[in-house]
Amino acid sequence: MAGAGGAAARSRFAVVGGGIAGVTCAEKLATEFPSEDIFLMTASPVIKAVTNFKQVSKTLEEFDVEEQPSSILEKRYPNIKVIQSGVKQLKSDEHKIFTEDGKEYVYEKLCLCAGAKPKLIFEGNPYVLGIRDTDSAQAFQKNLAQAERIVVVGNGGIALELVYEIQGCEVIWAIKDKAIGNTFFDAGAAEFLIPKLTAENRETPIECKRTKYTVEGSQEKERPTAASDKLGSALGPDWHEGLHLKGTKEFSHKVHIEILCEVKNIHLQQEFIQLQRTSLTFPKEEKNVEPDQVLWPVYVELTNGKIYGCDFIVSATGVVPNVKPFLDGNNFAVGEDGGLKVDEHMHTSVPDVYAAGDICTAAWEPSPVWHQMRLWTQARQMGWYAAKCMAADTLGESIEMDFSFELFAHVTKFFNYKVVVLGKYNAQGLGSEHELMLRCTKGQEYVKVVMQNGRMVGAVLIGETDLEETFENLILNQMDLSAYGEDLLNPDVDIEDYFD
Ligand SMILES: Cc1cc2nc3c(=O)[nH]c(=O)nc-3n(C[C@H](O)[C@H](O)[C@H](O)COP(=O)(O)OP(=O)(O)OC[C@H]3O[C@@H](n4cnc5c(N)ncnc54)[C@H](O)[C@@H]3O)c2cc1C
Ligand SMILES: NC(=O)C1=CN([C@@H]2O[C@H](COP(=O)(O)OP(=O)(O)OC[C@H]3O[C@@H](n4cnc5c(N)ncnc54)[C@H](OP(=O)(O)O)[C@@H]3O)[C@@H](O)[C@H]2O)C=CC1
Repeated sequence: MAGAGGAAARSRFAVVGGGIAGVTCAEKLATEFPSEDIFLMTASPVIKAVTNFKQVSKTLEEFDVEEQPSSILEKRYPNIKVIQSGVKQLKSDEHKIFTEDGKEYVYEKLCLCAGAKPKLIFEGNPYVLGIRDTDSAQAFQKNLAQAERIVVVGNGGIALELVYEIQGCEVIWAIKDKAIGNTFFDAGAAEFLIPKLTAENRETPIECKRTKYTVEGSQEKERPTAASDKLGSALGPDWHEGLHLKGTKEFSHKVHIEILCEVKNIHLQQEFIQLQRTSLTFPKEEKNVEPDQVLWPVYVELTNGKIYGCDFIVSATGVVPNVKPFLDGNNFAVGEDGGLKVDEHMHTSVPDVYAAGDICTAAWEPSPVWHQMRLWTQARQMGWYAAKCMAADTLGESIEMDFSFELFAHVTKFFNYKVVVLGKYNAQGLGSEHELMLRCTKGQEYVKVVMQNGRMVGAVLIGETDLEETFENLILNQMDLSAYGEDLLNPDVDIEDYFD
């Protein structure tokens, strides 16, 4: 196609990234322009395809994410040409892309969907692991198979999933906040969930139909195996179901939570012993919940003064968009979170370059009940909409913002509960100008709505509440609900009859 030193291959449309955003964007472009070749450049040997897509309600969607060889995508869309090589450099002023394998490509319009990578604490420390793609999940599983105790840092999606799933290994969970799950819940929801985490007998998790990863754990305890530094796509739904997340111990689950703290320092065993001997200010004992005499490979010093020995540390502390080094030298406007700023047409600040998914930062004036979160639903929606915008610009047509950006809507599962979050579910950005209404049945459901001026602006629904569609409508149509008062959440009132 394009030889080193030879003529560059040309295409009207190029997409970088074989994750959900990039693949969805390429598929949509391929459909819109069946006679054009679409270049899809990706650093990973497999692509991520959305399958079994289901529109649950106006804005809620569910789907599976399948890892597939790129040949399957090319078979489904014969005009998609997958180029399996990392992009080394973009020269946007020349509309050129240079790949790791020494080839170059010329585009008219480009969509960047290179995703993000874990934002690790103490990056470079071999005992600190992040989880992002199949490689890093397998590295984690392998290390866990030899572990007796690990420290999990962070209070978002990955930490919530891990602390619930890990068996046979003590977990010290260090969080900055007072309550668990700060990115999804408030303290009330956290309190509702905690008994599920600490329950002696957990229900058996639902078996996953798709076994995805199987890795044999080695017997020797050594320095943690790091994942390769290849840039893979982020994992898909149920990523942990096929993994055997088990440590060396016989007990089922043992989680200890340390609140209101961060990691101050990480000491290797020798350094820890040395510090204990020589430093007058360093704590003389490992201040553990159950002090013990075990020597651990590594010690985590928390800002609350406690020190925990462990086998390794999982840093589940968010992500940072993949913009370096391949975008260096271009003049992209970047958001505070490091993402490429995009306007309401997914256009970056650089001509003819669009971006979608985890790599981008939504910089348009959003609907009052939508905000960006780096999730696969948004990666899919952005990839699809970016392709529509590229097509409209090419054809000189105008295009309206896609409906999916009207309302933030996410459905997921934590601690085996169905969790739906809608709109400003945590009163994000509302200051004190809001009221909360709650309904909670221990062990069964937790319903919280956020009201502003008598109108619903957000909701958290945990359990099988069956309220998502009604609440979605109420948030979208901004009906004045003042007259209903507390009846809004009265379980004896069939609320759907009121509003449907
Ligand atoms: C463990 C885990 C669990 C998650 N669970 C959920 C969940 O339950 N629900 C949810 O909604 N979201 C979840 N997410 C988030 C979700 O997976 C991501 O938001 C989404 O997949 C991002 O898709 P993307 O296409 O933007 O990026 P990615 O999937 O990261 O894809 C980026 C692609 O770009 C390629 N690439 C990178 N750099 C280059 C380069 N220089 N040249 C060429 N190619 C390059 C990579 O190889 C990859 O193919 C989870 C994430 C993780 C890590
Ligand atoms: N079921 C789902 O929907 C899931 C979604 N995901 C998505 O995958 C991506 C990666 O997940 P994850 O890594 O959990 O990221 P998240 O952004 O969800 O959470 C990161 C957490 O780490 C905290 N944090 C950040 N820096 C530090 C630090 N230095 N020390 C201690 N804590 C810190 C954050 O606190 P603060 O917010 O205060 O900065 C936050 O609690 C996210 O986009 C997430 O939404 C992942 C798993 C499941």
